[in-house]
Amino acid sequence: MSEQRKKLLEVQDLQVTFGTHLHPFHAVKGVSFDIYEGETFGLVGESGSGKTTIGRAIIRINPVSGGQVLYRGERISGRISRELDRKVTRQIQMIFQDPMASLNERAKVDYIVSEGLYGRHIGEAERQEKVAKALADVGLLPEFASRFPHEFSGGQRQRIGIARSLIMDPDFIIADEPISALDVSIRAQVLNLMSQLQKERGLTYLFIAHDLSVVRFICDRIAVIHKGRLVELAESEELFAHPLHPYTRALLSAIPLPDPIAEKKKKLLVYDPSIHHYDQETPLWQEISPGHFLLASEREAAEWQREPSR
Ligand SMILES: Nc1ncnc2c1ncn2[C@@H]1O[C@H](COP(=O)(O)OP(=O)(O)OP(=O)(O)O)[C@@H](O)[C@H]1O
Repeated sequence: MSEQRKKLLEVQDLQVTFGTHLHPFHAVKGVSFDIYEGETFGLVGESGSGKTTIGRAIIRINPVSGGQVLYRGERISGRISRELDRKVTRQIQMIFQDPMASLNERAKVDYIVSEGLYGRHIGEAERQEKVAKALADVGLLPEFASRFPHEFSGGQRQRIGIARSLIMDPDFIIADEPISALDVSIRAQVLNLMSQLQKERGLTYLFIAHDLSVVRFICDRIAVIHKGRLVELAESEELFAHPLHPYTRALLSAIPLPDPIAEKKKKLLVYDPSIHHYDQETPLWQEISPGHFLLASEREAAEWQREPSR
């Protein structure tokens, strides 16, 4: 299905290293994936696995140490022209995890939402019109423009964060754990809003989450990140039906089940990271079934080949 669509983003062998030359910390170790126009692509892994670093590298906040990122076929990582930088800054927007922390407390909503427009030679009337439209698009009243962030609930603040992205008229939004800081009762509202905006505007999402249950129903495909590496990539249904990597299985086993009896019966799978020494063995990236990719050590890969139906 996805293969017929146009590639919007190509992440090729992406590496991000922090620290010093003598004490480097490899946060992202050769991650590759494509995102197609109009899809919602999930990036899942536990805290510290490197998801945010990947998102920030795509949006050019984190420098890339190796590999490259292409957007609509053009390289956007490393040094790029000012014109391309302007285009990317507008077309790729990011929504952040904590709406309490990501909005400037001292600025009015009006300023927060339209900050990205400054320097664009837009008249005051047009700017106000765009702010009102962006607020309406996320279900907020135009008069909210003159208020401060502390006057709003968490869900409303996240809507303000989304309005700040929408005002730039983006094609691609990186949503970094957009609902994890919100009350469970309002998470669905924000997810519904994001789905509705996607339909109306043909948006493409990179949706970052540590919780697989969140991404299950909104993502077309899901990539699982473990210790800076992409270990499994598949369509959502396929990943949930046939998780192959032990780390993916461990993540799935941590999903709370709605039925308390089933919860009790559930055998908790404990992931043993000691069996995955990617740095010592050559990891192999294999397509196990159409569109379902797995990173395995040589030892594991040999086992897959012996048991292809697994
Ligand atoms: N600017 C930085 N300097 C040094 N180390 C960093 C920097 N940014 C991230 N890291 C480290 O890189 C690793 C990956 O962090 P990252 O925030 O990408 O993880 P994550 O999977 O998004 O987790 P979380 O859900 O907690 O944000 C962590 O060990 C983190 O401490």
